[in-house]
Amino acid sequence: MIKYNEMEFQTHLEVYEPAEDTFLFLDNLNIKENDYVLEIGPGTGIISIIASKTAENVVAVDINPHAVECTRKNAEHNKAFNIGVREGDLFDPVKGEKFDLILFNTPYLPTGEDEKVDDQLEAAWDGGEEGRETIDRFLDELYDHLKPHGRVQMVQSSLSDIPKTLKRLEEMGFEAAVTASEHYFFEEVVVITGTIS
Ligand SMILES: C[S@@+](CC[C@H](N)C(=O)[O-])C[C@H]1O[C@@H](n2cnc3c(N)ncnc32)[C@H](O)[C@@H]1O
Repeated sequence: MIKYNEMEFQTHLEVYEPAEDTFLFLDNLNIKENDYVLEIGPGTGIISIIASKTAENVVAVDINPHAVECTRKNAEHNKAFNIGVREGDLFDPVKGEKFDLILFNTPYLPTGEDEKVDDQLEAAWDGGEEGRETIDRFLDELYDHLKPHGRVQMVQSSLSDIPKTLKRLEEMGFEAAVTASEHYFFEEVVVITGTIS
């Protein structure tokens, strides 16, 4: 169990426990009152639940069934009744839907075949050989799930090529920038914010 802003969140051995990147993201969220928000990868649900206190509605999608369960329980415990939690890969469970804001603290660590572990928790950090496997699949589908002038906020690390993400967003028509960053041990972790211009 962890506490944040007088709220309590249950954790689970196979669900990403809120860490420095989570708190950097939480400190730099830009949620507006009427936003219809999608969070990919809620883990314990902490970001979706905090976002739901400002936003109109939140949909949270995780590929890890334990994270789905954890997010549901934590949403109920914190009386966040405007969150819908769905299980699946990236945008699969929200086909055809468009959002004002999409959030994702991505699995951004370069991970070789010999570093893989057989556990649901792996989806939290395993970014494939270059750390970009999920980031690039997310960017491929992002634009089609945003309303006009929609926004994205995502977290990644200097280990998984931040300039490439910015370039891809700009090529799609976003104004994008690093809006927060923090140095941890061997990497820079950043929040990237983009708006369709
Ligand atoms: C770094 S954790 C972030 C968890 C939480 N948002 C936080 O900040 O504490 C990444 C989350 O994304 C989920 N995830 C990874 N790949 C995914 C995918 N393809 N589709 C949906 N969720 C995914 C993981 O299961 C994990 O819960």
